[in-house]
Amino acid sequence: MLELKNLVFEVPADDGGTKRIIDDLSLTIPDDRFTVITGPNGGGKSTLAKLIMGIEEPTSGAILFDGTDITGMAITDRAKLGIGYGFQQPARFRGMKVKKLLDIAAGKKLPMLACNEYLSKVGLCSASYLTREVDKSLSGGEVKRIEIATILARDPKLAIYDEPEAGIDLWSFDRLTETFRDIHEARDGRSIVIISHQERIISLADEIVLLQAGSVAATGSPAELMPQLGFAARSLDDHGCPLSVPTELHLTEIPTTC
Ligand SMILES: Nc1ncnc2c1ncn2[C@@H]1O[C@H](COP(=O)(O)OP(=O)(O)OP(=O)(O)O)[C@@H](O)[C@H]1O
Repeated sequence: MLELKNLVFEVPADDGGTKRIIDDLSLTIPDDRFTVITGPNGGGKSTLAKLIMGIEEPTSGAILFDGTDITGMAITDRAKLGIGYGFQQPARFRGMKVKKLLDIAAGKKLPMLACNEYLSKVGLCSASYLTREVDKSLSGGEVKRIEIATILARDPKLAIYDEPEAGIDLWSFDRLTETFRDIHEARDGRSIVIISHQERIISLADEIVLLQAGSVAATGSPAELMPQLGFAARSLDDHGCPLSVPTELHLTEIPTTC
């Protein structure tokens, strides 16, 4: 179980003061729970994920994982405890082959069959990618899907995915949604937190958390919250400029079939 207690994260502001990004946020994510965090751009979703992973340090408040206070713990130690994080914009590793990256994530040399399975879960063909380097030659959507495959291979107790849909084509997104649905249905005690703006991912949630201006504005099941989400998004606009419905997927890649 993950417990966030009165989390505050502030950064220096241009006027010499501070800007509060996460504002006294408390949230509990029980085991075996599929949580989707959604909300407007700049609401603090990625920052919250970085605080949980230890990439950023809270100004105040506490983070507990399975009862252990991990607030001051290093990223690697949090990873050892079983927290995995997929970045909104994943890193590339020049010189590192996809197969090696999957092995490192799993903590062992994976059989080819397992590699095929992890890559197929993100809509990639093993034969075309296992020997590729995770460098600039891969497209943004490919790197994103490879990173998701590494988290699947690591199989952490708590997996956090930051906008897994970003830059991913419609066909691969279908496969990814199926994968998340399978994880959801497996019900093996693991928790998954997905930061997403996509209706199809949001609809899979046990609980939706609407994050707005660094605070939890609402929580609820898809049935409770989804009808309000459009309304909630529009009410956030403070410039009198109506927010459009979130854009559908960007077709940045051709379909990948194997
Ligand atoms: N280190 C920092 N210094 C200054 N501002 C920051 C810093 N980190 C985050 N912010 C600001 O905090 C706000 C929240 O950023 P964050 O990336 O968490 O939003 P988000 O909800 O993930 O947005 P999106 O939906 O666009 O990904 C933004 O206005 C961002 O510019």
